[in-house]
Amino acid sequence: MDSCGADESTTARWMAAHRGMYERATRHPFTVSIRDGTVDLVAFRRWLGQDYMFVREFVAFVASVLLKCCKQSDRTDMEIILGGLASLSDELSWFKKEAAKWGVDLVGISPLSSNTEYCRFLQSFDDPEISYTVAITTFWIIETVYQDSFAFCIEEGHRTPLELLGTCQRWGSAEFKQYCQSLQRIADRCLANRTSDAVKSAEEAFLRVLELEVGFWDMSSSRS
Ligand SMILES: Cc1ncc(CN)c(N)n1
Repeated sequence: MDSCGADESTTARWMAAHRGMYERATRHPFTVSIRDGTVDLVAFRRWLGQDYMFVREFVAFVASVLLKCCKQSDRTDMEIILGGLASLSDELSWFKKEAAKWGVDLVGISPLSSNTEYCRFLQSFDDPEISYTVAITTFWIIETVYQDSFAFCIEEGHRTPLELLGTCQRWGSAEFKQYCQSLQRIADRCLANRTSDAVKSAEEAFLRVLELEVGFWDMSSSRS
């Protein structure tokens, strides 16, 4: 129970239980350096190119979540996930525009090892044995790490360079936050109906995403 007497959701419990790991992913030195204006632009360019490749793989991952959802035939979930998938088209165009602005060659780059590892994890969701609950939980936390990380870069007191504000607003906006909250509600609803083993698998996926996100930021800032 929380302080209002309502049951705390599963995802809220995990956030509290794994606070340290969550903060390592969402207050990483790379994004904190964006917020305090000391970001190394070589690292930013590396992140931009690598994330473009990640998002291309993420499209297939979201499509796999959508497929699992359709098999369960929940119309409202389907519309939210489909909206997310559709918005990735805009996101890819945005990456191309930014890459041109920052002089990043998207054709000539190859994925670095942390990116490859993360993409392999995303590809593993093609397996029909992986449940919709695990998939939607994974989708929610992937989006939430970006939402929280970039929202912090535009919160009061930030010194984010002007030319990076658009990037931070892309994931740090109130609209993106609402979208993440919709995904969280779906995940919590699914988790509420599952056996403890199924919930444990979803929690493992949640923790794996946090680990992979830290690896992705480390890679961007050349810490790995
Ligand atoms: C590595 C990573 N994680 C999450 C997101 C948000 N879709 C992203 N673009 N890149």
